[in-house]
Amino acid sequence: MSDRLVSPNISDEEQILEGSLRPRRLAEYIGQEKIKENLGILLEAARRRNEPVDHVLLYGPPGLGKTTLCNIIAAEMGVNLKTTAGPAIEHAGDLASILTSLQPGEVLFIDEVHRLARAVEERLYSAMEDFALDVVIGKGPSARSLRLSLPPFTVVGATTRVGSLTAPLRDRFGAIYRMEYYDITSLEMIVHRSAGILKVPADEGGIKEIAGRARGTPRIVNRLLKRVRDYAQVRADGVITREVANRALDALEVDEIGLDQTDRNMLTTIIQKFNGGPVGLDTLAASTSEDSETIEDVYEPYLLQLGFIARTPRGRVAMRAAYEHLGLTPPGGESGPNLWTATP
Ligand SMILES: Nc1ncnc2c1ncn2[C@@H]1O[C@H](COP(=O)(O)OP(=O)(O)OP(=O)(O)O)[C@@H](O)[C@H]1O
Repeated sequence: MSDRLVSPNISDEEQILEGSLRPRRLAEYIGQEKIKENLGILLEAARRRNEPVDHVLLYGPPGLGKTTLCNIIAAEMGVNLKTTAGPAIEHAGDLASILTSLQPGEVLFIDEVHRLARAVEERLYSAMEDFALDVVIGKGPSARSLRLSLPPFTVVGATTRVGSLTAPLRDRFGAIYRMEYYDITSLEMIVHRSAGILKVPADEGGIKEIAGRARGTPRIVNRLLKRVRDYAQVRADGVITREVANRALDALEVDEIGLDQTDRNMLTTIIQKFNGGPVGLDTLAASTSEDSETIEDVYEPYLLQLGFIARTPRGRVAMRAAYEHLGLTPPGGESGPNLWTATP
């Protein structure tokens, strides 16, 4: 749900505010060290050869900084960025008009690249590989195909579902980076940086408290910071201390590890209604009134990462850690073995 405080999805209002908090250069980008290093080399090599950067695929849960990284790629190369999304390119003709408007070296960002229509995707293959576009002119027996050459450019694709990408499309990306949830130290640095930009006084304890409840996600850390700032201004003296952050986040029902009412509801549903699972995704969606795609893309990745749930061939199961977090007795009692063995 988009109004959920710890949802990694973005609201319209946030889209406007996010611009100011977005790092502009690779050196300002916090965390994701492995990606930063590899991307740094990719960019530097392309600059030295005076060529566009190879196509880049970024994948991982929402809110981890894929769009930010794409902006950085264009900025570091000193080129323009054009942005679109898989579902926005409905026909091959739409793709043709985007590609023919690109200037040499420009970056084309395709968000939700796994949602490209098949016919569009097929046209994209030759465009990415040979910088050529096959267009069909006319209809019926007089139709003929024409190959247009395009200036070299870079596609940066982003997706939350790399498994839904077809193999031929995946193979067109020369660099594939998997975005990881951020560690606490990186999140603290992001809160510190954002608090500085927003001119919100925050001490170390306050910063730690916000970082610890942000589910490893920069978008959420920034959102929590803004809500805690409101609380500090209205209910305290404006300074974000550990105590103020604690009170604010408790009032917002975000618990100490960043779970909210929806997560807890999902876990208790698996545990209490389905005896700990396994429960199929669609059944879980129907029982929690959430959409199954949202469960899969938004809630589940973090719960899997925490080891609170596992995916088994027969459905989702609740793990011992989830029982313990909710104060419930796991199957087999306090010291019994975990009932389920996780399969990735
Ligand atoms: N490494 C980072 N350092 C500092 N801030 C970051 C970093 N990554 C992301 N952010 C902040 O988090 C916000 C969300 O990032 P971004 O929009 O790039 O995420 P995303 O992965 O593209 O999300 P979505 O896929 O949902 O669009 C940005 O506005 C930025 O302020």
